[in-house]
Amino acid sequence: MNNIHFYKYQGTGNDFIIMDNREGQYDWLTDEQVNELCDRRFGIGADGLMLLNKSEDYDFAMKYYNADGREGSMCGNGGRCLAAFAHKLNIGNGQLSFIAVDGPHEATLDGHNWVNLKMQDVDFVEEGPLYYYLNTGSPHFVKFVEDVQATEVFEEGRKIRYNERFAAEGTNVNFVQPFENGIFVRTYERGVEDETYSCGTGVTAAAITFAGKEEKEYVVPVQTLGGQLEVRFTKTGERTYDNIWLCGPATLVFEGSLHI
Ligand SMILES: N[C@H](CCC[C@H](N)C(=O)O)C(=O)O
Repeated sequence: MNNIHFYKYQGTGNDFIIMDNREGQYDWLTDEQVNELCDRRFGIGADGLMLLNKSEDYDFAMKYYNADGREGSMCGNGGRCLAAFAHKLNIGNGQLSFIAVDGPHEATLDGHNWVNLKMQDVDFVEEGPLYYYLNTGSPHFVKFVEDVQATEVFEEGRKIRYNERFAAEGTNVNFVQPFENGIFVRTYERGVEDETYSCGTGVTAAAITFAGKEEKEYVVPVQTLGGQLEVRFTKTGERTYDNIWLCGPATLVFEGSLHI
């Protein structure tokens, strides 16, 4: 039996189990155990699990697993939650730098539970007749729809995720509708294989495709099922974007211990 002390965080309803692994005390965790811990009936329940690891060159290193137990690509809401957790551990001084699977990130904490997270630059956006496809740390298919509330996100998202092009590697699928002065985004997440309440890298991808032609700075308010986020970025060329920030709440829900 191994003892686990965990923290449960959520960022706009995208929820995560987090463990402080700076001493490597959870290095024994298997993919199967991650999957069981993330199960909403037999486990703690979460969309993903993260380890806060030690890093030589950064304040910490982020290791992210999807709920299916497999190591995922970058997770935007997860990154924001992990930054909030690092702050709780007195790492950094409201300013953090960390390394994730897609490269280095900076994060700043604003007030009690607001985290701004810098994402990797985007240097290409594939544009099809009815879709966009881009990588914001994770791969995202983006489709604008007329009524996002009425969209069958699970069925429609699943069809795209398992189509001929994406079946092997998978993709996340975002359905987007212009909303107030920004967008409303609903996401089918690979690795969870279901709709989640919010997906940070997906919201970032959707906001980028919503930008106009003009090369300038954009601020896009985003509504998700789990709350509001904001994406800021600079469009630097026809398909290139930098200084991308994903901003929103990240909250500790509870902590606990268990034996597995
Ligand atoms: N929920 C995450 C995305 C996780 C990425 C994962 N679904 C994958 O592509 O492996 C986010 O907030 O960005």
